[in-house]
Amino acid sequence: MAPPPPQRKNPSRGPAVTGGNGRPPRRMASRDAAERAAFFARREAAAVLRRVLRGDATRRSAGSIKSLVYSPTVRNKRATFALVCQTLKYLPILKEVLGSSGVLNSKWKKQEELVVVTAYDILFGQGTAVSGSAEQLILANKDILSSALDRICAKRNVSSVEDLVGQKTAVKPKPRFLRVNTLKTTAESVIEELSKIHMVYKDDMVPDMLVLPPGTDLHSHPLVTNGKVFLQGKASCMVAVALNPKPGWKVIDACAAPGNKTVHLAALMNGEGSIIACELNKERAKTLQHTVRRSGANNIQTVNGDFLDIDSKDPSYAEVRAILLDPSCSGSGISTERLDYLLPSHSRDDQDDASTSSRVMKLSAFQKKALSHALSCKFQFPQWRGWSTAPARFTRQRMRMS
Ligand SMILES: C[S@@+](CC[C@H](N)C(=O)[O-])C[C@H]1O[C@@H](n2cnc3c(N)ncnc32)[C@H](O)[C@@H]1O
Repeated sequence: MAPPPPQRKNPSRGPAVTGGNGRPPRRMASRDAAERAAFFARREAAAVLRRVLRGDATRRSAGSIKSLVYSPTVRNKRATFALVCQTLKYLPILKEVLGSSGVLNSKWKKQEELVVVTAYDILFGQGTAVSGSAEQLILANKDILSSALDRICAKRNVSSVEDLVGQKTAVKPKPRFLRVNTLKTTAESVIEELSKIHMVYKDDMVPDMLVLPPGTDLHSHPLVTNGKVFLQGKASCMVAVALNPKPGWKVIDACAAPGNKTVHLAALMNGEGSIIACELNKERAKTLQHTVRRSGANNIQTVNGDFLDIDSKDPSYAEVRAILLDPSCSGSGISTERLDYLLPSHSRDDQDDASTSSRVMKLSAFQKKALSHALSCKFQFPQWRGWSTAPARFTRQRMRMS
């Protein structure tokens, strides 16, 4: 998205009312840095929210909230993440307020996510926006929306909006885990750097994993942006460790994007040997490539294709010694970490409805297919092993094959 154009010379023509289409407004009344940042964050948040809600409604998730926000295309990650989470938290009440006040007319219905994010920001958040057409819409209707909100609170017999949304936020905070990328640095040097401002200690189970207090935000820290550390959860880090690949091995990462386990394998292999990282989805394959570049590993070949099409008799796979298989899953076992509890489907009483079951059945069928394909791969190398993670809806399984 291009930045807003330079400040106009004659501000007396009144405030600009464009920007609802995702483009910056032509005439902004005020363009200080904070407002520009907020303007863009609302649009980036709206785009993420659209994908999250569509994925939730169709049960075809394009990725977790975090992975969508922290994809390379989102610039203001911190503000966008906060806006998406907060808007989701307030979503039912925002929809009710916008619906009952008639603000969400047919014109704005097409940009519902932007209206909802903007309404959150102006009614409940930090938003002091004056530019952008969605902002103008909410500001012009602020009194009507506030009255609608008061009526809803009165009807539900609560004194504040917080009482209406409070239940959803009761989640125990988790520590911030990170993995040191030993291709670029050492755990000791990262500890030295981070301990200047954070409490940090080594995990007692996973090598090169560090633990920081819950809520520590390192997303834009230079250690993260330059690939010296990866913000990777503890369970995710256990997989490559369990596979235990040796330097010089040839390994397949069957379902690789966003690539956290791929680059972990590369670090454990000391950058020696080779990894074939296979990813079916074109967009996610780009994210995988970005992760690989950030890691500094030069022994990873990324392949945008179907793991099921890999023919183990092909000579290029002859020396494969291990397969890491981490197929798409329902996320049911990791919903809190994935922030799925914020999604509309989580609060509906439909966790076991037909569409959920059918989605889980499809995922389960793919997991079985992928696992049997991995097991059927008869590489020339006499000994090989693989690690498969296959979380199912009701039983989260981790299967070790040997
Ligand atoms: C759970 S994610 C993998 C996470 C990854 N291992 C990591 O730690 O960063 C599963 C990935 O498998 C991909 N995928 C699904 N079916 C596939 C197939 N048939 N071949 C290759 N990749 C596939 C999905 O697009 C998704 O990116």
